[in-house]
Amino acid sequence: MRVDAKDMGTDLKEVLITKEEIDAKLAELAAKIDAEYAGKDLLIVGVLKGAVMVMADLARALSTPVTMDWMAVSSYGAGTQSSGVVRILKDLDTDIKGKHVLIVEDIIDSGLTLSWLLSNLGSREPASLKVCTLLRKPEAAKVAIDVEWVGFDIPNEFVVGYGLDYAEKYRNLPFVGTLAPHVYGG
Ligand SMILES: O=P(O)(O)OC[C@H]1O[C@H](OP(=O)(O)OP(=O)(O)O)[C@H](O)[C@@H]1O
Ligand code: HPA
Repeated sequence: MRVDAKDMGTDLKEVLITKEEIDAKLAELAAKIDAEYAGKDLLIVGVLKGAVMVMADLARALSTPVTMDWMAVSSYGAGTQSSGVVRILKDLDTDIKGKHVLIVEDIIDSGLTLSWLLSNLGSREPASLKVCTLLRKPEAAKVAIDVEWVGFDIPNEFVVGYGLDYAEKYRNLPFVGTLAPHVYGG
């Protein structure tokens, strides 16, 4: 059954990216990542909580055997604007020194979270450190970041679903949608 914006009552403005489009894009990205890491040990690091869905689906689309670890950081709290202050809520369980590490993100918005993560994880001397993100908002960038694998560049609107929340809600939607402004007082 296809879920669409109408099923969410009036909370959603529109469906931006369907589950089918996400699946196809992750298969495409996985093939490129497989090619890049052929014959290497790869650790994929999911950034909680938003990247849970991307990690689960990307990991299953990969042929490369991977190990998985998680880091929890937060910079948004309950609002729609990054505070710019990144807090570690949970650090990695593993030492990444000498390992090939791929950070998996749901979204790069201002870029502040990823920029901070790259410098934090980079200082731990991994063999390589690259990034895969499902979504990116080019118009919202506050810092320039080199990202190897990007699923979709999207407009500068607050989005929810497929792991992304507004005040912890909507993460379990199977698609990415835009939120109606009345929900967040816009
Ligand atoms: O590019 P930025 O402007 O820094 O935004 C991107 C970050 O914001 C979200 O995390 P959030 O802090 O909302 O935590 P969550 O994943 O637990 O929802 C998202 O998962 C990214 O990590
Ligand atoms: O557009 C967004 N939606 C949900 N969480 C986010 N974190 C950064 N940008 C967003």
